[in-house]
Amino acid sequence: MGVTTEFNPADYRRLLIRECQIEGRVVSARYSLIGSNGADDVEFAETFDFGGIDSTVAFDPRLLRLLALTAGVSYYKASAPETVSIDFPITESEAAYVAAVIRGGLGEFAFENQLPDALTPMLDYRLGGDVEIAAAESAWTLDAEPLVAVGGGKDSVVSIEALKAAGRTPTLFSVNRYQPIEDCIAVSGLSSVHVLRKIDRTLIELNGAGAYNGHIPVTAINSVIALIAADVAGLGSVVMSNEQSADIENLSWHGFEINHQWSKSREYENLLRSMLADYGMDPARYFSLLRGLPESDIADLFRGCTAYFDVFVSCNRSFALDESRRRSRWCGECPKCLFVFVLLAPRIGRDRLCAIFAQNVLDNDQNTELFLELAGLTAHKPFECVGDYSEVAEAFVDLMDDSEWSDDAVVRRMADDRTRLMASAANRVPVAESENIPAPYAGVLGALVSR
Ligand SMILES: CC(=O)N[C@H]1[C@@H](OP(=O)(O)OP(=O)(O)OC[C@H]2O[C@@H](n3ccc(=O)[nH]c3=O)[C@H](O)[C@@H]2O)O[C@H](CO)[C@@H](O)[C@@H]1O[C@H](C)C(=O)N[C@@H](C)C(=O)N[C@@H](CCC(=O)O)C(=O)O
Ligand SMILES: Nc1ncnc2c1ncn2[C@@H]1O[C@H](COP(=O)(O)OP(=O)(O)OP(=O)(O)O)[C@@H](O)[C@H]1O
Repeated sequence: MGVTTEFNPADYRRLLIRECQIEGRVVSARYSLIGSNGADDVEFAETFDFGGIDSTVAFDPRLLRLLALTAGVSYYKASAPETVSIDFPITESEAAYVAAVIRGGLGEFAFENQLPDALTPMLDYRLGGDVEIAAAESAWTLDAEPLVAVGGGKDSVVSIEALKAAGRTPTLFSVNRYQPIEDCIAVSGLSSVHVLRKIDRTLIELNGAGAYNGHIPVTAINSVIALIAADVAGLGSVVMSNEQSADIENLSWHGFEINHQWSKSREYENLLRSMLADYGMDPARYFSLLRGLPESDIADLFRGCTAYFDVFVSCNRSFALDESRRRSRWCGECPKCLFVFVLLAPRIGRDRLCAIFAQNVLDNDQNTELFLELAGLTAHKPFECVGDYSEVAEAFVDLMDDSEWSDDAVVRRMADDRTRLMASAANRVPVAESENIPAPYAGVLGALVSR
C-alpha cells in the first residue's frame, strides 16, 4: 500500500506480528494489518538502529522477540482489530505479556476512542518459544555499571545524581536524540549511548486517512530497547526513574483501570521482570530507582540538582517525533508544565523558577481550570505524567502561606478551597518500599540525601 487517502479501520481485523529482521546493527520489527472487503494488506517496518553502540555482540533472540511483541501496539491501535496473530512460536508467558500490554497500555486510547473491545483482542499463536530460551544463557552480571535511561526531565536527573553520589559510573541512554536529554547528559559529565528508533511513516499517513490514534505505552517500548542496549554494551541493570505516583490510575471505565502512565507503573515493571525470569535472565536487569517515591519526594531531591536547572525539560511537547512540531523549552500550558511548576514553586523560589519556565504560570488565570483538575477539585486527573491530587494540594497550601506566591491569580483562587485542599494534602501518599531494587543499589538514594 502506498500513500493512502482513506483508511477504514473496519477493513483491517487482524494484525500480524512478524519476526524481527537484522541488517548489520539495525533491527526491523515488522507488522501487517490484514485487509478484508477488498482492502490490500498494509505492511509496516519499525527500525531500531543500535549502530551508535560500539559493540559486535549478537542481539539476544529472546529480547528481540519481546521488542517485536511490545512495539506492535502502535500498529495495532490503527484499526484495533479483533485478532492479533503472532507469526513465530512463542511461550504462554509471552502471550500473556502481549495481552497485558494491550489491556494496560492502551487504556487511554480505548477510552478516548470509545473502543472497550480494543483492550481484549483474541491472540492467535502457536507455542514453541521455549526451545530457544533454554539454549541461550549470557554473561550478564549485576556487578557491571548500570545503563540509566534519560528522559530530559527531573526524575532521571535525580537517579543520575544519586548514582554518582553513591560512587557509581553509569552509562546514560536515550531512545532518539532530543536537546533536553543531550543537555542533561552533558551536565552529568557521564558517557552515553543512543538508539535511533523510527516508526513507520505509513502509520503517520494512516493517521491522517482515518486510522484510530491515541496514546501508546511508550515507556514499555523504551524499556525493552534499553534492555537490548545494555545487553549488547555489556552493561548491568537498566535503571529507570519511574515514580510511585505512576501507579495511580486516571479513571475506571467498563471495568478497566485507565492509567496514562501504565508502562511506568509497578505492574508493568513486575510484568517485564517476570518475562526476564521466564527467559532465564536475572530480573535485576530492570528496575526503577524511584519506584517508592511520590513526585513530591523526587522534587525534594531535585531541588539540590541546581546544575540542571537551566537545561532540564519535563514538558512532553519537547519530545514530538516530528522535529518541526517540537517545542524547545517548557510550553507553560500543558498539565505536565503546570504540575512541575507548582511542585517546584515551594522548593526552589520564585525568581529561579520563573526564569526556568520563562513565565509565571501561577499568575495566569487561564491556567486555573487545569490546576483545579490537577488538584482533584474537578473532572479526572489529566492524561499526562502528573502526580497525585494530594501532592498538588499540599503545594498550593504551602504557597497560600508564602508571601512570595500568595498574591498570584491561581493561588488566590485556590485559597477559596483551602479546607478541601488541606484535607487532601493530609492524605499524601507516603514513601513506599521498592522490593525490586537489588541489594547493591539499596543505599543509592540515601547517598543523594546526605550529599
Ligand atoms: C510527544 C508526545 O507527547 N506525544 C504524544 C502525542 O503525539 P503527537 O502526535 O503530539 O506527537 P508524536 O509523539 O510525535 O507522535 C506522532 C504520532 O505517532 C504516534 N506514535 C508515536 C510514538 C509511538 O511509539 N507510537 C506511535 O504510534 C502517535 O500516536 C502520533 O499519532 O499524542 C499521542 C496521542 O495521544 C501520544 O501517543 C504521543 O505520546 C508519545 C507516544 C510519547 O512519546 N509520549 C510520551 C511523552 C509520554 O506520554 N510519556 C508518558 C509515559 C507513560 C507511558 O506509559 O509510557 C508520560 O510522560 O506520562
Ligand atoms: N527518549 C527516551 N529515551 C530513554 N528513556 C526515556 C526517554 N524518555 C523517557 N525516558 C525514561 O522513561 C522514564 C519515564 O520518563 P519521564 O518523562 O517520566 O521521566 P523524566 O523525563 O526523567 O522526568 P519528568 O517526569 O520530569 O519528565 C524515565 O526513566 C525516563 O528516563
